[in-house]
Amino acid sequence: MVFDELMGYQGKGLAFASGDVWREHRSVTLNIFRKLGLDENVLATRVTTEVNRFLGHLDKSDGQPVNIREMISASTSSIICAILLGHVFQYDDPRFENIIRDIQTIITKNQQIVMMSYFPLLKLLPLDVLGYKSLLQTMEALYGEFKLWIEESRNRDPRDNFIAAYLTERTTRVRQGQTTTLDEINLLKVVSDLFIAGSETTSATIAWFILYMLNYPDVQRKIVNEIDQHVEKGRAPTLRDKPRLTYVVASILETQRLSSISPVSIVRTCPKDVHIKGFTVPRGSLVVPNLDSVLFDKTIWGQDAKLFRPERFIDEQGRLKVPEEFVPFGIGRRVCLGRVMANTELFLYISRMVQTFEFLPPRPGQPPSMNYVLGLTAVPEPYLVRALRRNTCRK
Ligand code: HEM
Repeated sequence: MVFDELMGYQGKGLAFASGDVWREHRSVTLNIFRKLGLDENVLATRVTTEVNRFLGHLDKSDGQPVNIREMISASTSSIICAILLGHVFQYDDPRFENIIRDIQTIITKNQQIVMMSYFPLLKLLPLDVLGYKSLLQTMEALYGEFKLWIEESRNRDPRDNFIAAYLTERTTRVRQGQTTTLDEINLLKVVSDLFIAGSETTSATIAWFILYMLNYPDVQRKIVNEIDQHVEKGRAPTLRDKPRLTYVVASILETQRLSSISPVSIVRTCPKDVHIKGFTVPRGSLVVPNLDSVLFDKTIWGQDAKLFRPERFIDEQGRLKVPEEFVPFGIGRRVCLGRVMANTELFLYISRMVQTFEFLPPRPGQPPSMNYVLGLTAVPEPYLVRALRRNTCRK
């Protein structure tokens, strides 16, 4: 696959690996996440701290139009940086700014990558018309940074960050004479997989959410009412409030469904002949999981499947109802490894953002368009928004 080739170290790491390398890395990564407390509480504390910092920056815009996507992206990337490296960057640290810029180039400016995945010969076109070579350079710059992270994490406490924990786990396995695929090339690729998958996906979803709020002000009002009803003034929503904030959660699910940020997921290879509904998918075929076809299917979601309507996730008794066809994270053994992290981030950012600010278009009654850039993910085109602090005494 071209994207894996572009990333270098083909078949290594996690998201694009298979067989023993994938199995060992999926299980080691999940174990390290658990040891670092990322299955819930520690993660929630980290995210809450970062959300506070982000809101402080947003507040500085003083109700003037801002490009919120860039701010969100810096904020969510900072969380995954802290997990991988154990270091919290300032948003305006030039080193951090370079990383964010490179990641965004890889994610958004490479719509051609999708095309090249299907027609690999396109990458041989002269004069780098599709930008393949310049993307390779961006990727090299990123790996340069990730290599520094590995150096910086050597000999650090394994409880401090992901990279240190991985290096310790590798040493243990080697010392015990175990056969292992853990090595520094795989580590480099895993860091890159987690960083790319873990920063832009969540931030793109939050950017979509704000865009929907500008286009559907009634929904924004209902969300605020629900938060005000269930969360006392002066207190930020926490994960414990989630079961009571049904409409907030339904709006997040509807954002994920309708924005479908990963419309064709990750292209996989069929490991053996598979017979399904009278068809044979031969071993070695490329399989493109078209998540859009499920998330927009009118027979599942109704005739208004293309409309933003959070109520579709709420049953007659007012309880949350999530059909099994809700698959933004994929399904099966390769289902998104970061979905707990993503769900935690989405709830804590979104509930706190709407509790603290009213989001308005730059000009009254003229919401930005819902156009998007389709690269590796579907990300809204840059848009401006005004964030007005709500007229309450909340912190
Ligand atoms: C809203 C946010 C997110 C969405 C919509 C999303 C979606 C996806 C999808 C569709 C896949 C492919 C599943 C498949 O191949 O069938 C995937 C894989 C993956 N995601 Fe996410 N993701 C999100 C957030 C995250 C986060 C926060 C992380 C990490 C910290 C992450 C890490 C990964 C990894 C490592 C894989 C590859 C798993 C494997 O191949 O075993 N994702 N994600």
